[in-house]
Amino acid sequence: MDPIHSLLEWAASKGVSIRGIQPQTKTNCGIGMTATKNLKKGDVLVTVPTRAMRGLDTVPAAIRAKLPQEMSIHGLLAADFVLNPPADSWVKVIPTIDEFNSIPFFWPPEAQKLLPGTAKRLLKKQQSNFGRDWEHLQSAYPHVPSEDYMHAWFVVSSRAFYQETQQTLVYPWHDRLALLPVADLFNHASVGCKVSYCAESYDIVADREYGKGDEVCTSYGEHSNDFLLAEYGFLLQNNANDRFDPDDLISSRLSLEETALLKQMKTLAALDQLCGPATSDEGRVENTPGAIDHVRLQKILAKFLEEIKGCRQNVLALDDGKERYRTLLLQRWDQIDELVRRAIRMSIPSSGSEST
Ligand SMILES: C[S@@+](CC[C@H](N)C(=O)[O-])C[C@H]1O[C@@H](n2cnc3c(N)ncnc32)[C@H](O)[C@@H]1O
Repeated sequence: MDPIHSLLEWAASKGVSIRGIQPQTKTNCGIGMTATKNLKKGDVLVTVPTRAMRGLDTVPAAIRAKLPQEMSIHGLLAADFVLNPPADSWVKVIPTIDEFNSIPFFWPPEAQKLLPGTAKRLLKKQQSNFGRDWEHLQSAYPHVPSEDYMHAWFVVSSRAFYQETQQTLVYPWHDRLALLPVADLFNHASVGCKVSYCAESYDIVADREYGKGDEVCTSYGEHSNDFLLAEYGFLLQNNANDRFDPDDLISSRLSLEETALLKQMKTLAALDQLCGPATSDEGRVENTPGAIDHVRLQKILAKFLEEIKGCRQNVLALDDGKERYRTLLLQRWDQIDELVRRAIRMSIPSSGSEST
């Protein structure tokens, strides 16, 4: 039996139901969900009963007892995944560690160095979180190979859902995680199906109409492409939530006066608005409080374009035959280039407006 059918059969035996969609292998994004008929807004596509999930409450007491109290849920679920693996039918559709190679954590340091600052900061946090969980795991279970734990840890970070129970509430919200079979096969789109949950089950509900054959996605959140890259290893082409942080571009080329101006503009939230998603509302600049020096702002943004050119050249100079992360880095810098150009266009005051 092929792995998808075997998963669905096993999941059905655990009470998971799936209606009007089917997991299917996609180009460049593993498995995703496809509509098998026309779907209406509000259709419940997948129901996963709580008893089919792997959360804090299903980690065996023996495993929890050996690990420190302060171990994250993320770390505990990964430990459970390695020490007490899910059914084969579920594991067989989960990517192997090699298939995580588009996630920057798995890139060589010379490629990681070329990430934009936001993605680099997220990576650092991930490295430190993983390091902390791995240290705990290793002390309690020295026989577990680091690669197995790393794989399990990234299975959790790339597939888990938010779970709120009495027990998870004492953990930070971003760590209230649980694994859900079948529901973890939805790919991400900026706007996607809704996830609703109660004590008994999780439902994935159609957010709009879909035609037969359409890919049906959920939204993992309003994430920028730096976040999607660092956390999941992909970039969206048209991401309504994409942004760039001016701090990501090395400000060493700016004079002290320009740096001060940039800080002032950020405080006024003017640059933040400029660097947000494109809109036709060019009047926004005039609506921001305080005085904006448009000419200076454009000069600074033009310097950013120079920085980006340099970053692209550094990526092109990477030469170890590994195309995947090179392509992702180039795509990301091109997207940031486009965001900066859009900011330049938007910073031009519309005619007739007061130049401040
Ligand atoms: C929750 S899983 C979704 C199912 C996954 N495609 C699979 O084969 O198991 C999340 C992973 O799917 C991939 N993914 C999700 N949405 C994507 C998208 N819009 N474009 C490319 N890859 C995507 C990424 O590899 C991400 O880490």
